[in-house]
Amino acid sequence: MSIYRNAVWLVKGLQEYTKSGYEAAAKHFTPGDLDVKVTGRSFVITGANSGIGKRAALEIANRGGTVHMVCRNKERAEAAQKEIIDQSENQDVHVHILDMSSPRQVWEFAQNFTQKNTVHVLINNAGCMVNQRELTEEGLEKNFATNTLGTYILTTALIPALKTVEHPRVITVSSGGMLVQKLNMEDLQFEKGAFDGTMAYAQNKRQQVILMERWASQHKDIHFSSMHPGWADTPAVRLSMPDFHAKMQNKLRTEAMGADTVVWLAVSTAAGQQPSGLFFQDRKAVATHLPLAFSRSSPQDEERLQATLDQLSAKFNP
Ligand SMILES: NC(=O)c1ccc[n+]([C@@H]2O[C@H](COP(=O)([O-])OP(=O)(O)OC[C@H]3O[C@@H](n4cnc5c(N)ncnc54)[C@H](O)[C@@H]3O)[C@@H](O)[C@H]2O)c1
Repeated sequence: MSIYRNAVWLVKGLQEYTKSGYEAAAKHFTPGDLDVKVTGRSFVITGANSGIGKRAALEIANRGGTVHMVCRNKERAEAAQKEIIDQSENQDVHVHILDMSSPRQVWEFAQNFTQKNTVHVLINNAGCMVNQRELTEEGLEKNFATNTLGTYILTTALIPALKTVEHPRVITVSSGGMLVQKLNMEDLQFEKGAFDGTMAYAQNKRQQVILMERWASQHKDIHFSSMHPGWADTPAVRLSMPDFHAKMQNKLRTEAMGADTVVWLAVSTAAGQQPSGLFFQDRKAVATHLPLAFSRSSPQDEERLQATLDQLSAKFNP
């Protein structure tokens, strides 16, 4: 962790990631980018029962898209599904139950899903910041299992299906927090030293951005993007970062503001015309490194990340 990186990031965040940062950026949005109908297109959204994912699901349902909500908890998912159907008057909203931290379940879900359904757009939104080092049933560190390995397996498993449709897209909700981290291939599951959940999360989010860049260069027929939603007032922020939430409460974005760029990347023509593999904030491609932060990783390490995830995920492929 670098004190310089954290300080520069905080100053940037206070200017750009807040509600006022969104309002300033929104003055430059192209009106009409989101005036589209996406009837006939199918959107898989993980973590769609809450916060940014739920708002994105509603916006997509409002525009006529078929929404597949991929959620861990059946009751919460069905309650959110009902709300989305009631508000959008779009019946084409479906619930699938999946714990993204279980690699075995993620493989099985993808296999079953593609047998019965089509996917045009995958939105990797589910994410967590677990502040104590916790292991999943399969013995994996929880943040890594959910944010990195879960995203890796779901995307890998859906790529063949995405390649069969027109204009496929993959969007990963990463975080500006990743700017404080350089890829660390030596300790993917945070076994060394004192555990810091915020830094584990930021490392996972860095890995997501690198994966999207790599996939973009490997699969030219799919449009990949990662993005930062800004600092939005959601259950995740309230639960995992209570001090930050208390201090920033009046400055945080609404869930709709946090979801805006997710929706723009998922439905707009303008987003599809951007190069694949970029990192977005407020509908604009932005740098993936802070100035002078020395957070760039070597191509060898990035290749190793993908190869390591490939090997690890294969162990759980039934
Ligand atoms: N809110 C912010 O300020 C902010 C900032 C940067 C990035 N993000 C990212 O935005 C995304 C959405 O988060 P949010 O802020 O809307 O919070 P949220 O808590 O409202 O939503 C997170 C969703 O992920 C789901 N999820 C977590 N672990 C899961 C698992 N193992 N299996 C299935 N689903 C799981 C949760 O159930 C929930 O639906 C996350 O990836 C988060 O890291 C949020």
